Amino acid sequence: MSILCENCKTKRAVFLRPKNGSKVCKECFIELFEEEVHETIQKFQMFEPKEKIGIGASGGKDSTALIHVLTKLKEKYKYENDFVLISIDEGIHGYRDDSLETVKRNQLFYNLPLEIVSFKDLFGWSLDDIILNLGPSNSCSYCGILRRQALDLAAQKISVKKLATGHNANDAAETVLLNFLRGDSVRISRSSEFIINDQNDFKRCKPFIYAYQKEIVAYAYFNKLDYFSTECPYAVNALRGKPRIFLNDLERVHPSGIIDIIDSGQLFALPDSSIKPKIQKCQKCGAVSSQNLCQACILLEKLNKSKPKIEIEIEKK
Ligand SMILES: Nc1ncnc2c1ncn2[C@@H]1O[C@H](COP(=O)(O)OP(=O)(O)OP(=O)(O)O)[C@@H](O)[C@H]1O
Repeated sequence: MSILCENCKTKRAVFLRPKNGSKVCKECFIELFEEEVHETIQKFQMFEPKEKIGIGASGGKDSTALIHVLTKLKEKYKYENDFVLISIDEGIHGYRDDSLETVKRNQLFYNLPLEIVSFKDLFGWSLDDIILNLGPSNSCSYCGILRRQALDLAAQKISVKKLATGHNANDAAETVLLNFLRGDSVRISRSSEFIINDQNDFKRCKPFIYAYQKEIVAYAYFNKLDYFSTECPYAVNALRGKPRIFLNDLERVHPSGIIDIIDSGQLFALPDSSIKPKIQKCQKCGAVSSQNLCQACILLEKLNKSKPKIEIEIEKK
């Protein structure tokens, strides 16, 4: 016997929403999902009128779904914003090169400008070269540090004041738990922020912060979106996998747990006068940093110091 959609009460329910357990038809789910994203954008005033918004486009399901939702919301609610896709090519052979092809297809489909910048051009190192040199154990940290920097530089290059990323509720809850595991009290509240103000003139925002991973997958499936689904070959090394497994279990027995963790992270926000590090500019590149040198410059110094050694070793062979 088929069950009726709890929202429209006419069509057959085809999806059980992990977020709240409601049973809905495809059409209602798509509409509810989009309305919720619109509410998040409005509630946290993520986009100012006339502002050009960058969308971090990796080719994966989250950012592809984000491009689709924002394009629809712009049409429906007459957002006065232009969108531009920004992609970072980290230099991961057999992975990022393929996912960038997906981004290029979507660029044509949605008729949006696309800016691609690579680690190699910006920093002189591809991620594959970095891993070859420093080993795979911290690959996700190295990649995260440089990707953040690369996104900032690309956004500045094309004068984008806001950068929207596809980070979802599960990502945010995972990051809160990860920072607990690392004892990083400063970053606990930051991981669940809806808008991150890195510099006075540049902000990152997360329109999917309340969207569950499984709902994004369903949204992408129902809309037949063209996305790249292969896992990054270096992801196996990430500590992030541990809280992810825990959160998948938690979601089954206590669906609101994901949002509860995000909200708990917010409650850990440190008052300005406490141990919150003073924000300053990196002495080398000028990026916002909590130390004299930003993490990207520290990493690049370490890599560049090891360069002559590699070249001598290659010559010997
Ligand atoms: N190489 C990249 N270029 C541009 N933006 C990126 C890139 N990698 C990640 N992002 C942005 O950061 C968000 C979170 O990235 P993460 O690596 O956690 O991947 P994810 O959760 O699998 O997302 P997606 O499904 O969009 O790849 C992405 O949704 C995207 O907006």
